[in-house]
Amino acid sequence: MKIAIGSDHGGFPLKEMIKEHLQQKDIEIKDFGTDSEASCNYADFAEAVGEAVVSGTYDKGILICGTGIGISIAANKIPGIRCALVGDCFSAKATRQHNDTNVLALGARVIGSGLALEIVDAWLGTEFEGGRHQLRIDKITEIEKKYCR
Ligand SMILES: O=C(CO)[C@H](O)[C@H](O)COP(=O)(O)O
Repeated sequence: MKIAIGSDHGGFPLKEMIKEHLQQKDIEIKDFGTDSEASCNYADFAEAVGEAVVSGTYDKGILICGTGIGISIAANKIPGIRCALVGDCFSAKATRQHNDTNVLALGARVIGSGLALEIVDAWLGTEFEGGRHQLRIDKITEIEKKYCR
């Protein structure tokens, strides 16, 4: 599995922890920045990671900002990206099983690093269930086709 990761300054320390955590599991990870705690703009990293996932170059993406909100809003503007802001392990699993999310967003100023790593593991380790959930995702895709030009 190939993972694209990115954050703004608010998410930078947690991004570094997640990278180390996944590298220890021999998961291939590409860091799209940022590379310090200097102030920057979360939309730039949401776009870079979202593009890497929607193009098929990377299987999934992980995005982190202070709340996880801005970076998830920005990622979800890219057609084909289904990004969920997650703060608990139940939702991490459910959003893979039901929503087939391809990008996970985390709020580094909201949750602790221990929980964040558990959420990452739960999200990466859970498969999409298909069936009735695919029909619902198809409806999301129809909305994208209608409004994204
Ligand atoms: O959470 C965020 C967006 O949703 C950002 O990380 C946050 O807005 C950055 O704030 P500041 O520039 O004050 O560090």
